Amino acid sequence: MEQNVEAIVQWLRYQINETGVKGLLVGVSGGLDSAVVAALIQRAAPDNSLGVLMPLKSSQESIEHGKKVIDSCGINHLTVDLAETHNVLYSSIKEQVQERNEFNKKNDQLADANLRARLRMSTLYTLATNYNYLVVGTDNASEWYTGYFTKYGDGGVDILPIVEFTKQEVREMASYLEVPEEIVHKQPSADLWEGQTDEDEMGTSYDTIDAYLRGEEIPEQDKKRIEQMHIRTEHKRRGAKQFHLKK
Ligand SMILES: Nc1ncnc2c1ncn2[C@@H]1O[C@H](COP(=O)(O)OP(=O)(O)OC[C@H]2O[C@@H]([n+]3cccc(C(=O)O)c3)[C@H](O)[C@@H]2O)[C@@H](O)[C@H]1O
Ligand SMILES: Nc1ncnc2c1ncn2[C@@H]1O[C@H](COP(=O)(O)OP(=O)(O)OP(=O)(O)O)[C@@H](O)[C@H]1O
Ligand SMILES: [Mg+2]
Repeated sequence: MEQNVEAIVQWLRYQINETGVKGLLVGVSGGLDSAVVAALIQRAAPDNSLGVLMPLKSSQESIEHGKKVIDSCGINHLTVDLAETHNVLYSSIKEQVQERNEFNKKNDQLADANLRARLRMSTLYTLATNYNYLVVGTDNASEWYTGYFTKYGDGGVDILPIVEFTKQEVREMASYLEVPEEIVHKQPSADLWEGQTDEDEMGTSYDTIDAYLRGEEIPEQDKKRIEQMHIRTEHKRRGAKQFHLKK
């Protein structure tokens, strides 16, 4: 793990130099992936890195874990509470579609959740502009392959330092980086609604996705599910489709 960590830290420094920015920032949720990325950017740019806590009706546990991540890696940080902003914006959008009798109740929770992720992205880019920093993403190989992220939400970032590493490898990196134990071992969650866990929503486990990515045999049903998620989310890993007539 030491070699991987060193290679990522060097790569992050290279990104700063190559792009001419001053530093790096990341949203810190209290989960594993952002804990690792926060520790990595703090190593790469100790005086020019920022962890951003963005609670949005978050559980007490997530808030406490977010603070623990900040304390354990010693990264400079600030907090932007998005609960009220989210409520005002989502209610006003919802009211309009309800008045038109066009409200899609089936997708209500998903629309609400994706708006949370996109408000966080907007907050991070506002801070990135202010500080002249890059927005660092937290997607790992398992999330990237399955497209388990919000397009232009938590997927809307400048650089992806841990995208080649499976969830298991990120966990090992976390232990090496001395991320607090309870964060290393807790259930991954997007925290977008009460009780949400990644594995329930995806219908398979990270261990199974990781095994698939290593080229190992996995049950046929999981294989089908992973491949279906991969194909359906191809558009998220590409840029916007462009119309070309002139060339
Ligand atoms: N074929 C296609 N070509 C081009 N664009 C296409 C498209 N199909 C849909 N789209 C567009 O993409 C949109 C759907 O994608 P998207 O908005 O991402 O939404 P979607 O994939 O439906 O939902 C995001 C998923 O990621 C999960 N998530 C989000 C955030 C964080 C985390 C976490 O782990 O922390 C997990 C969340 O729980 C949910 O399951 C559509 O509304 C449409 O605009
Ligand atoms: N409350 C929050 N405050 C700041 N950033 C957040 C918050 N919630 C989500 N994010 C950002 O969105 C990213 C995606 O969330 P995701 O759940 O995939 O990662 P994680 O919470 O770091 O790890 P895990 O997958 O183990 O829960 C986070 O890594 C973080 O950058
Ligand atoms: Mg999480």
